[in-house]
Amino acid sequence: MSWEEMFKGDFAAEDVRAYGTLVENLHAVQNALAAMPMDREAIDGLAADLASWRDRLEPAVTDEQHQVNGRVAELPVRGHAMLPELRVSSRTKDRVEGTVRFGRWFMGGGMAVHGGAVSLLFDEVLGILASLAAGGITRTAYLHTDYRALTPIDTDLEAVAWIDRVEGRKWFVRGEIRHGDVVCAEGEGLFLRLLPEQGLGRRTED
Ligand SMILES: CCCCCCCC(=O)SCCNC(=O)CCNC(=O)[C@H](O)C(C)(C)COP(=O)(O)OP(=O)(O)OC[C@H]1O[C@@H](n2cnc3c(N)ncnc32)[C@H](O)[C@@H]1OP(=O)(O)O
Repeated sequence: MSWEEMFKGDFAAEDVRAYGTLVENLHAVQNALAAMPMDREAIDGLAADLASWRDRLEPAVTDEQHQVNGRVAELPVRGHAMLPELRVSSRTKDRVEGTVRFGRWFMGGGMAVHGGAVSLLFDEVLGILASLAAGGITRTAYLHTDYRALTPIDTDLEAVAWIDRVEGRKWFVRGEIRHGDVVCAEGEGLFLRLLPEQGLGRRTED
């Protein structure tokens, strides 16, 4: 199964672009919000604006097969608004490489990325490779992260993933997040190629 077959939501190109702009603006808002000082007037105004967003969005909620978020193969991280924007520069069945810049939204402290967000990025980049290598959707069985140095926000980082070994349906994948010559974190994960009855949108107990 190709990447496009796995994730293509079959949206018109101009709608894809528009959704990309929406996610971009959302991320900018998140970063600015995470960096705002205590300003009661701004807080009250923003809270009212966000309440109107809720009123607009909640009546239109749809099911997983029809949502846009995470289903736009043409956008970075499939347009998944929860994820840091990993820009994949090279994608083969053996190796995935890309750059990522975590904004202030992802800061844990000390102007460094929250450890959970580092693992989140590993789940994505290792998962991309596992799915490409397995030729179908995979699911994370475990994910191990070693934090070697603080991962800085607001700067371009390199993310790489490669296949360690394969045993039947089990894909053992490794990766690194680097800032220049510094290895900030190492990741290792086991991804299981899903059986037909475990397909997208199905829980294991279904
Ligand atoms: C492109 C998109 C990238 C996005 C990537 C993001 C991916 C995700 O985040 S997925 C969400 C997070 N993951 C989950 O919620 C998974 C929850 N768990 C499950 O669904 C199941 O336990 C699942 C699918 C992992 C394995 O279940 P199942 O397919 O029934 O496999 P099962 O028969 O138990 O085990 C198969 C083999 O894997 C091994 N295995 C399974 N889980 C583990 C584990 N945690 N550790 C070590 N080995 C394991 C088993 O020992 C067995 O090995 P062997 O064949 O050698 O005896």
